[in-house]
Amino acid sequence: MASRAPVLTATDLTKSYGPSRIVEGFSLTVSPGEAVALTGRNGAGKSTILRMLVGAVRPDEGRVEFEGLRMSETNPEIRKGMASVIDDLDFFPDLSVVEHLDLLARAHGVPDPEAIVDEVLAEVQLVPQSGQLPGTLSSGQRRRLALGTAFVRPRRLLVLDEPEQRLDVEGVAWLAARLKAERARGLAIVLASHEPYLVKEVATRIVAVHPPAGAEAVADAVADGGAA
Ligand SMILES: Nc1ncnc2c1ncn2[C@@H]1O[C@H](COP(=O)(O)OP(=O)(O)OP(=O)(O)O)[C@@H](O)[C@H]1O
Repeated sequence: MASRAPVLTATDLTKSYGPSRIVEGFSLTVSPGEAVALTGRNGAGKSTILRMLVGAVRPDEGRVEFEGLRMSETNPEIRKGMASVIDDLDFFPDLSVVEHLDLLARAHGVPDPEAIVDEVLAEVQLVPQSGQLPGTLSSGQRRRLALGTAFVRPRRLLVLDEPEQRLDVEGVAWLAARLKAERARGLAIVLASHEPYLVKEVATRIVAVHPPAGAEAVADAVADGGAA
């Protein structure tokens, strides 16, 4: 039976950009088999929280741990266990779709990279485009490739920022089923989403993210050119 020790623990995260407090006192614990959906309006701070969770943005205060290790996106132990799709990936312009997936699988030491790459390629419906370069893909196909990179590598935690973006209806249904299956086999998932269907299908817990009290007043003062 899977261990129930938390995979991810965030404690009292706080982040400001200039005078604007974006996140204040955010805490979260995610265990294997849990899927936490962050919801909230545009600019509420969801992406900023996800970037702090994966170590891409350093919190001003607070702490993030992955399986008890202090979060660092360069720690090889953490990179082995955490897959994230936060922004559109910076694809290599001269590597094809299949070469991207193959590179990721091999870099992470997957035992049978060819088999997993073929499987994921079919699942994200990019078999006909497998030889194309990223610049020639449609925007939805680029999104599918970005998601595919997370599924060809080992993972115990998946962190996804609006993974539904630019997917068609069938793509969102596939994504919901895939994430449910990931959760069922013990993965921990944190996602930010504006897609109610995805949240309903996948999330075991919903966390509504709000900007800190007073944040909008500061933003207004800055927009007016005034000092708070
Ligand atoms: N690097 C940055 N510098 C300055 N401000 C930033 C930076 N990154 C984010 N912000 C601001 O922080 C706030 C929260 O942004 P964030 O991207 O976290 O929101 P979000 O909840 O993910 O929004 P959306 O639903 O639109 O994706 C916004 O007001 C944004 O302008």
